[in-house]
Amino acid sequence: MFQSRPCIANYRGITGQPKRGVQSVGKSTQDWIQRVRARGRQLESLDDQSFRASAARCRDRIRVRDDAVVLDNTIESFALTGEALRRTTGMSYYDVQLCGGFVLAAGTIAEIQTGEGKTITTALPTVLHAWSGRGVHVATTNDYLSSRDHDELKPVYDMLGFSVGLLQPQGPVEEKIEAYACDITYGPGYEFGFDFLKDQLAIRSRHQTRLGERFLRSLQGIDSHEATPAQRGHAFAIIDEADSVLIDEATTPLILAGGKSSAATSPALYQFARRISLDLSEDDDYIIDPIKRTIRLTPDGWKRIHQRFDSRPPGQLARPWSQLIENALRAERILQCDVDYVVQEGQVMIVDPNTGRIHDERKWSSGLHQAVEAKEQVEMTDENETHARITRQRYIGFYDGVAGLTGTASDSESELREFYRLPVVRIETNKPCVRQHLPLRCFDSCRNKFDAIADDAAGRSRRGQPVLIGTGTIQESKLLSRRLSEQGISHVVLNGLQDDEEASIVRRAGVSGAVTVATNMAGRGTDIKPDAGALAAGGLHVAAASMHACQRVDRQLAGRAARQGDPGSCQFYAAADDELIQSRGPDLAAEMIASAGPTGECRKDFSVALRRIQRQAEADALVQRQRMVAHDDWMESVQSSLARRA
Ligand SMILES: Nc1ncnc2c1ncn2[C@@H]1O[C@H](COP(=O)(O)OP(=O)(O)OP(=O)(O)O)[C@@H](O)[C@H]1O
Repeated sequence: MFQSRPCIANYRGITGQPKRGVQSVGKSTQDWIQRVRARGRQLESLDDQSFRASAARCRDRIRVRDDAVVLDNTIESFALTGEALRRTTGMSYYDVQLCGGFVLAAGTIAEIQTGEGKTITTALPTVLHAWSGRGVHVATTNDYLSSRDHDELKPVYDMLGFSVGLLQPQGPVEEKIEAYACDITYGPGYEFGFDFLKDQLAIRSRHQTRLGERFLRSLQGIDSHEATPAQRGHAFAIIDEADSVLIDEATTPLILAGGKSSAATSPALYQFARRISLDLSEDDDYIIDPIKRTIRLTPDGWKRIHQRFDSRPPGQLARPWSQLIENALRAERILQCDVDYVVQEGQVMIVDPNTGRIHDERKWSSGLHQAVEAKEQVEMTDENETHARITRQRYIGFYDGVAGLTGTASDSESELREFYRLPVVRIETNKPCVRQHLPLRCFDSCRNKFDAIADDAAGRSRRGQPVLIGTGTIQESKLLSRRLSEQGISHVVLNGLQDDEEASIVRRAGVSGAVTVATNMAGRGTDIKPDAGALAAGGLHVAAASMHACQRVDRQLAGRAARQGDPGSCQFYAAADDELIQSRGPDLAAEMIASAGPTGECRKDFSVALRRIQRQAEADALVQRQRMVAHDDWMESVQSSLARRA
């Protein structure tokens, strides 16, 4: 798709051109590692002042815009980064981390298993590309991780003489400009995209302001940042949790909206639509597609809603009446509180299904958000006007170089190659992973499943083993928490609703005997360190309360246990009334009910059937992304042909 991006992945045989299949790093890297280590030993003997002077010399050599020169200084740069890491944190890079750094520097996706130390590995390519002075963007999947990684690595960058910025989501433009002016900028992936859109609007508004007016305003010092783009270019991006940022989040475009839309309708009309929708009946008047999560009116339903509308229209229509009704039905019948959204302080806030995070800045479009507000009887907000939109796939294409890391890339190898021209390279683990995967347990109902999870957690906790119970939704986390409380099991909940700080909950989750119930907020990127008592009791145990529609998300959750060669275990649970099974595998649900026993022991083919369901869901999501990208390409070509004609 992005033929224009120069591919620097062909560096010294470490990686090849983006070819099919997952590559592995071979023995050819050993020589490099020895050279980095030898240079590192020389640097180790320097005092801080001489060490900083070596870093400054490296900067002077590389401060050019030529990829070849940047890459020719890899050994020096990696040795400097390794030494800065040792001096500031006491850690030394493992050989496999240096390998990971090499393939990342060359512009690939490195598949580095969970818990292998991706955070510090990111510093290697970041520093190498930051020497050029063109700015490196380090993106991750949420603001907790970007702030954590920024704080952890800032001393390393400081020692090497780099400035580092952190993007505060929705922060003021002055702060954004400052953060982007730094050599290295950390932030959530979506924030970089939104800032790009805001910059485009700023540039557009500058073109629309007359030159004389602009000059006068600048003389008066008014709104000096009003039309100043925050980003200063797109030289190199390093994306942590790359499959989350580039695939899961990339199913919908980034949309910048604000102001009142011309299609906004009076609040009374949303309420009226809701009342009518409550009188309609499924199958006769509307049909629900549980897989696509859509609603379609039948001809009878269509007739009925128009009869009702003719009788008493409470306001002027700015969008089709049927759409208002479909939105009301979707809000009522499909979107669930504590699953798809939460209501906090009188506001409807969307929950990200992949990360479990609550986003107060996001809104559903085309009147759906208002339909949910009408359902929840909260104050109605205005529908917003769309100002700008971009797909992640297109935004990433603006970077001259891109690299990414994740523990779960190989499943998405073809998509990463097709949409982003990024090959996947698998890096070995430092120590063998000894995670124990316990057999799937299946139940006839969620109620029995929750009881079994609570019993198991209680037993493990008593033996001193910490347990992380991963839930698919906030609702599930609340139900499990209630069940644990009923059994007198002390536990902590992490689902975005609690007041406790996320970082401190994660810190306590590895204490011997601790029980933590968490949504996907803790399922990716979090580093739960088991203490000595916990390790002696078998390390962290992960109980996955239900399976996600995407297997990568499940693998990430399991990856919270048994990191860095530590002991640990995981077990998945399923129930016939789990939403994924209900919507996509009714036959499997029936078999589960028929064969479920009290211990949850189940037939081996149930795991295979569940994996098949996940594969179907993943294929559907891929089709959605392919359609979105094709539509985006089409819009782009229409716009450029209109621009050519104008
Ligand atoms: N070279 C090293 N020496 C000592 N400890 C290390 C080293 N590399 C990583 N670690 C430790 O390993 C733990 C896991 O690191 P980190 O969270 O970066 O892993 P990760 O690969 O990002 O995991 P995930 O895929 O779950 O995000 C951290 O506690 C980190 O301090």
